Amino acid sequence: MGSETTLKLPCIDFSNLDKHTNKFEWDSTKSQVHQALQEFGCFEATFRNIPPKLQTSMFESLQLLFDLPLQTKLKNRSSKPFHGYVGQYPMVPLYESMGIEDAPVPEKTESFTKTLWPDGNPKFCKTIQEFSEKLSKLDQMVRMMVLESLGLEKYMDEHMDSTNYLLRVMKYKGPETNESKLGLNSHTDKNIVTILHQNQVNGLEVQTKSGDWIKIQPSPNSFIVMIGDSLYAWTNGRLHSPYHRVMMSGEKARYSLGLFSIPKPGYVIKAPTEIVDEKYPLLFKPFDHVEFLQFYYTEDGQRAHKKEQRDLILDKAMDNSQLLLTLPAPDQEFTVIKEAAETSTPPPIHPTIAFVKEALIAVIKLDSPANALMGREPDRE
Ligand SMILES: O=C(O)CCC(=O)C(=O)O
Ligand SMILES: [Fe+2]
Repeated sequence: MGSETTLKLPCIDFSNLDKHTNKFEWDSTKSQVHQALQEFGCFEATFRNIPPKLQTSMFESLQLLFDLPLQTKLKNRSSKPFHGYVGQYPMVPLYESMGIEDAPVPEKTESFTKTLWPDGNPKFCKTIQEFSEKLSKLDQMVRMMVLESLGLEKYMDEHMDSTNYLLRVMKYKGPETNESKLGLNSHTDKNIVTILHQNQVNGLEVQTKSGDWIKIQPSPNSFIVMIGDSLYAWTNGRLHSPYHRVMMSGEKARYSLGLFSIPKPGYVIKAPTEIVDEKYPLLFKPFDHVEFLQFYYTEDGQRAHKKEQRDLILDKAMDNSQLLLTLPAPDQEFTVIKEAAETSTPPPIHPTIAFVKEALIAVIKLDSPANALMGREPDRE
């Protein structure tokens, strides 16, 4: 486990795909998507709906953005964890990121732009908005295909309405050595679907279920589509949400962006009854994603995360019994979480919203699986 291989992610073509005009092609793409997401939780999508000129403007805009003085970048704030400016972390010194909430909505991009450029920057604003809006179509197609593949069409409107978009833009400095340096720690995303895109500097790595790391080498037209933990939970574990990280070498800076579809506050993530049965018992208790994130970034959440990882290892070594992870819903589990928190030291705060899966808080063995969130495969880091 943990070796690096020449494995490749499946590559799926979304160019000119239209459900209504070419049903055959839609269905065939849908089945490739479903298979890739079950096996890898991730695939490379060729998506030509974003003209090359817009792509070039996007990366110019990112450079402009990250070249702003730190004082200006710090104006990118949000009440939600890791939706604003993140950087200057000793643990991941190469990494810096900013967040634009609801980037496909023109008023939101305008207000983001105004915060950083009070006199306006129409070109930047238009680029970010248009790019996000066009890319959101890929997110929507993938999610439609997922629901259709699982026979959950009746939830389509509810599911599509249950999320907002966050555009996160990232810069990774080149470490100026040929040695591989950590750009972003290994993590799973916590949202529904993530779509990643980069300039021509590679660095993203995705872990397979068997623990091998795939080095992603996307073509300029491709986008990496990835499942987050909320969709993993909503599909009752039918789709995989993969660990991934960024490793950097050389001199060149890597610019990347991620369009994250994120459950709205107040929306309860609960696997539909159609995909819960004796063979597939409920894996996760219904939860509110935002409350979950907010708990995770408290001191208790961070401590419990650490404790959970230790217990996973310990538990695996001791016996092979099923691991059950709990969400901070019922009081009983909060007690466990609190106990866990009191007995461990806090890990450093991590600069991404991505670490919440590990925070599925405390590892405990419960008698009734129906009463708990069943844990991820314990051999994953
Ligand atoms: O920069 C990348 O390609 C990956 C970023 C990422 O995984 C994240 O922001 O969650
Ligand atoms: Fe991620």
